[in-house]
Amino acid sequence: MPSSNEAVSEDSLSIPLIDFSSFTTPNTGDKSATADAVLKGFQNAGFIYLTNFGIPPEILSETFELSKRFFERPFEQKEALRWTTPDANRGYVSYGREKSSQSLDKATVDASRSQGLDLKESMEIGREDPNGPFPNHWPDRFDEEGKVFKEKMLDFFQRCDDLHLKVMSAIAVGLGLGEDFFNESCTPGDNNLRLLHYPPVPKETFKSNPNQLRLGAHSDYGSITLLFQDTVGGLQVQSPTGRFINATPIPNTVVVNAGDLLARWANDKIKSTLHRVVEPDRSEQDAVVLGEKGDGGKEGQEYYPARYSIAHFCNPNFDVMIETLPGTYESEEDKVYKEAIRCKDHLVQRLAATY
Ligand SMILES: O=C(O)CCC(=O)C(=O)O
Ligand SMILES: [Fe+2]
Repeated sequence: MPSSNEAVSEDSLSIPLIDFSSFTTPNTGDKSATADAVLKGFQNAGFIYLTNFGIPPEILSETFELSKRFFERPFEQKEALRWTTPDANRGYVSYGREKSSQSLDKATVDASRSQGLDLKESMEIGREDPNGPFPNHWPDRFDEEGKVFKEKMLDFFQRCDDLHLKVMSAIAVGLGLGEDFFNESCTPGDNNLRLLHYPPVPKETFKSNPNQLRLGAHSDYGSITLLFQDTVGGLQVQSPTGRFINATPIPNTVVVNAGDLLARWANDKIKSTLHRVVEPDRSEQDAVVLGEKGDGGKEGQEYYPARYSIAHFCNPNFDVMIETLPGTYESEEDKVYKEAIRCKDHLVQRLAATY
């Protein structure tokens, strides 16, 4: 059973639940104690849950509602906004287009598609730069609601960017590097807001194919990911022994996990942990019978309910060279990665394999 300052505790996986107010509200709490807890969480589990993270609950519910309504748009509209290339990484991604994987080899990833496609659609929003080479694909051209979507998503994006800097600041304090250490490399930051919709799935789909997942096991690519989940459940995090453990939704928290680039930056002293999404845990949420509610399901068939989540993938600026952080090694021999890598080269390599 998790304790009051643990969100998850099972099979040697302990994910801390941390009150983040010392970083979000002036003159509240002890920053250095918070920073230690944040760093320890990333070093041990690669995942933490934060409360009091500075984004009001009404903003979050509004963003979830806009996301839901976006996915309800006709397919032709969504396709008109479609994702194009890993370089751009913006736009609508239809069912089955992305296959989450750890492999960097496109052929291996494509072969794994036959085991079951990811059961999700998503909308990717990048840093707003309308005159740059990769403008966002906004639905504002369709109607008034599309204009509101754009305005509110840009506001939410900014709030997430602010939280990114605060979490990086906590990591820096934890490592003894000073609060502002990451400010320059992570401002403005080439971050990516992803709205996710996992549609209702017949129970039978998971029963008849044990390899079927809502989202395949993967680690994230960048510095950190801010993950907001609804109450449905299904997110699982791999424990040190290799089992996937439920990362149960806790109201008014954000799940934050470290990505591969941060792990590399921190000389692998921080973990970028595998995670995936499956059907909701049966003990937490029974399957519901849909089909009678006019939602397009087959009459009388049992479905797991739809799930919505929002991920803000944070990165340093694309042109930052990632070199082992001071304080994570003593001599040159301790460096796991001898060569620096440009942030963008690392990210595009990962994206190119999975789409
Ligand atoms: O939907 C979720 O809870 C997880 C999403 C995720 O891990 C991802 O998009 O990288
Ligand atoms: Fe992820």
